[in-house]
Amino acid sequence: MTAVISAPPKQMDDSKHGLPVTIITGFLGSGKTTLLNHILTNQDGLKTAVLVNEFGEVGIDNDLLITTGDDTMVELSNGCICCTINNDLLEAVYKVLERRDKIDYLVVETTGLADPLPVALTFLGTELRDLTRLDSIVTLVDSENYSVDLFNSQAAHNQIAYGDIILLNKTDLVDEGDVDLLELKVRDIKEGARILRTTQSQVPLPLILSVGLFESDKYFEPTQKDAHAQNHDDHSNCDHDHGHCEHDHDDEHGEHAHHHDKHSHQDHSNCDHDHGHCEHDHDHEHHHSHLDVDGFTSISIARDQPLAIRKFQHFLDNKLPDNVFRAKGILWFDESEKRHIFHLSGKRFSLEDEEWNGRPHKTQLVLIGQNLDHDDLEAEIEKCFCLESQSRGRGFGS
Ligand SMILES: Nc1nc2c(ncn2[C@@H]2O[C@H](COP(=O)(O)OP(=O)(O)OP(=O)(O)O)[C@@H](O)[C@H]2O)c(=O)[nH]1
Repeated sequence: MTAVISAPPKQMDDSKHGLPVTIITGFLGSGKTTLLNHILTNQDGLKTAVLVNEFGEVGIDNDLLITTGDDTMVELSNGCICCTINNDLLEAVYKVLERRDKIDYLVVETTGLADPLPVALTFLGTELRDLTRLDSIVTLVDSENYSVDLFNSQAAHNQIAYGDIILLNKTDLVDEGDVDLLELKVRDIKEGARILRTTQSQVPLPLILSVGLFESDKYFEPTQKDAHAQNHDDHSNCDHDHGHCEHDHDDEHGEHAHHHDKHSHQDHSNCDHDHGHCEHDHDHEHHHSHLDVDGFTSISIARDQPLAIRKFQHFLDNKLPDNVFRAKGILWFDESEKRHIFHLSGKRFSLEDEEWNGRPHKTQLVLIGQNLDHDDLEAEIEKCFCLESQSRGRGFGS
C-alpha cells in the first residue's frame, strides 16, 4: 500500500497541547477490543477517535466495536502497524488531526502480535511528535492464558516490558492466588508499572486515560532528544530520513525490536533509519514480517453463505488443532435467525447471539495460530458450509 502524507497544517503545530494518545496493546484475545468498547461507552462527553489495527485479511473488530455516532471514527487497517513506523498509521492519525470537529483523544489498538514500541515511536519520532502527546501504553494480559514464555514471542514480552499500565484481565477465570503469582511475574518483567486487575476490561477510565505515564525520556534521553530534534529540523547534515524506511522487514522479530530500541538510544544523526514511509511492498510484507518469527499466521474466510451448525460443531470438537490459539467470527448459521459472535482464546470458546438488525447476512471467520496447516484447515472449514438451505430458521440446536 502506498500513500502520500501531506504536511500537517501549520496551526496544528502545538507541541504542548498535542492530541493525547493512548496505545492499547496485549496478546491475542486478552481483551483489547472489550476495553475499547468500555472506553467508547463511558467516554463522558469526550470525543475519542479510535484506530484499530487487526491481524487477518477479514476485519472483524470493526463490526464488534460499538458505534457512537459521529463521535468515533474507526479506521481499520489490515496488516500490522508495528512492523514499521508506517504510512497507514501516520495517514490515519493525520486524518484524525485534520477533522474539523475537534477530537479530544486518540486510542490506538494494536494487533495481538504487535510490538508496541515501534508504534509508540511513530508518535515520538516523526512529525507527529509535535502534534500528539503519547499519554500511556496500556497492556492487557489474559490471566488465564498467560505464561512468561508465551509462544516465545518477543512481541508478547515487549507488550509487558513497555506497558505503563498493565491490566490483569479475565480474573473471573482464575483463582486469586494465581493472579497474585501472575502479578509477581509481570512485575519481574516490568518493575514500576501500574498493575490493575480487571474483568471484562472494566477499569475506571481516569486510571488509564490522560494519566501522563508515558515517559518519552526513557526512549529518547534528553541530550539525544535534543540531537534528534536538531536533526528533525535540519536535515542538511544527515542522511537520516524521516520519509523512508530502509530496514529489513524480514528481520527476526527480536532483532527488529532491538533495532528500534537501539535507535531510540542512539544519536540519529548517523542513521539512515527512516520514520516515515516504507516503500517496500506492503501487500507482501505485512502478511509475513511477524509471522516468520513467531510462526503465527491467519486464515480468513468471508462468505455470503451460511454454516451448518452441526458441521461447525463437529469442526470445533474434532478438527480444530491445538495450534489455533485465537479465532473470532461473525457467523451465519442456516438453522438460526440470529447473528452469532464467535470467540476462541486458548482453549475457551464462546458463541453469543444477537439480531442482524438489517445488516447483510454473511459468515466471517478468522483463525490465528502458530504453524497452521492452511490447506487442511481451509478444507475442513469448507466442509462446514451449507450447500443448500433446507432448514433455515428452525432455531439453534434444533
Ligand atoms: N471470561 C472473560 N472473558 C473475557 C474477559 N474480557 C474479555 N473476554 C472475552 O475474551 C474474548 C476476547 O476479547 P477481545 O476483547 O476481543 O480480545 P482482543 O484482545 O481484542 O483480541 P484480538 O484483537 O484478537 O487480539 C471475547 O470473547 C471477550 O468477550 C474477561 O474478563 N473474562
